[in-house]
Amino acid sequence: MRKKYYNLVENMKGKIRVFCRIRPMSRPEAVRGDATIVSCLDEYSVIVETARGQREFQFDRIFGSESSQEEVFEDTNRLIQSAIDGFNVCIFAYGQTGSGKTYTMVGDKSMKNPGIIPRTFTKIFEIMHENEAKFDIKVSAYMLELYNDRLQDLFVSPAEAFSKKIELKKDKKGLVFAHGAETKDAASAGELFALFEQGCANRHIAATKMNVESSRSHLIIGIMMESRNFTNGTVCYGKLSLVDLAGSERAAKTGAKDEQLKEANSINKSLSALGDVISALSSEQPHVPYRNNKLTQAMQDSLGGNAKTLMFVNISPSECNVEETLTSLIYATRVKAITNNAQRNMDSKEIAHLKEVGGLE
Ligand SMILES: Nc1ncnc2c1ncn2[C@@H]1O[C@H](COP(=O)(O)OP(=O)(O)OP(=O)(O)O)[C@@H](O)[C@H]1O
Repeated sequence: MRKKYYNLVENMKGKIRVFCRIRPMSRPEAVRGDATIVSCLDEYSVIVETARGQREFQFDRIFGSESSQEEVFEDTNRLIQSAIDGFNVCIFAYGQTGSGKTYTMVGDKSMKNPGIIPRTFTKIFEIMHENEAKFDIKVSAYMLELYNDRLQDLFVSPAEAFSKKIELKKDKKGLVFAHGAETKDAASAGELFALFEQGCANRHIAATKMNVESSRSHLIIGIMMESRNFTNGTVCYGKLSLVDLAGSERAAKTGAKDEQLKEANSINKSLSALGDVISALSSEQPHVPYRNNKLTQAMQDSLGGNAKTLMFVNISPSECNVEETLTSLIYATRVKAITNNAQRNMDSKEIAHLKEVGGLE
């Protein structure tokens, strides 16, 4: 009951929700005998033991190391209905390298434990089939990688992607689109998953060619959903952005040099630009510096204004990561303070018809 009303109130407030997920100890950490310094006090509070005593942080939900992918998705999947209903929805994962971002968003390597992205694909089409008597829903997607301040289209081969220039633009509704990148239609969850796998393979080839790890780049997937109501002719345009951010650790700790340093600087720049946008939104400043970085430009329609946003802050339980864990939790606390004003993107029957016949662009 308490949870139900909590969710209801949070939805009405429309603020950015932040979920914290603690991964289990890794084998090397366990073998080394690292102490566990992170614990959940309850569903909403996490405690970190530091050299200067305990620090407590509160989020919209805490998932402990034993939480399953099903449980995590259970609390996420209402947002997918919102995107179909015409809201802009963004789900993104933030945290240091190895903290479980990819596990949460994509799943494990063997895909025995799929994460939010593949589960979302299935859910979109489940909702579509449940409503096929009432709505006609069209799904299309783009998939981009942001590496060293350069956007790459993951739906084409790396060779082709390298010669293309992608620019982020906004359409009349304020929805971000990637000009110069492929947008592909998908008629089933299987088709969407095949596109995603192709994108991951292209990402892997590009990363191997350049001798970089794919976790040093940001992955951005945009899924557009257009749903037409058969009864009254209204059309809703929703967008779901799924973002797996690059690792947030600072360059100093990893001892980065040259190319790695450029990479780390670019990651730091984009994550701090994201922090600046978040800060401007949370203090309700009139100017929000979205244009300072390609990451914030890409996420512009998903942060603030007309959006429902869910951030995962992924953390390690081990004492050896205490500094990064604290930094991530402090960053996530800032995010929690933002209030969005989520509104549906909807056209009346008449406007939708005009657009269809080319009378409005
Ligand atoms: N909740 C979890 N349950 C089981 N294993 C997990 C969990 N979270 C992470 N792992 C495992 O921990 C390792 C690191 O996780 P993952 O690759 O997701 O981290 P990451 O934050 O995405 O790192 P990177 O920034 O390098 O991509 C992986 O082997 C992953 O399978």
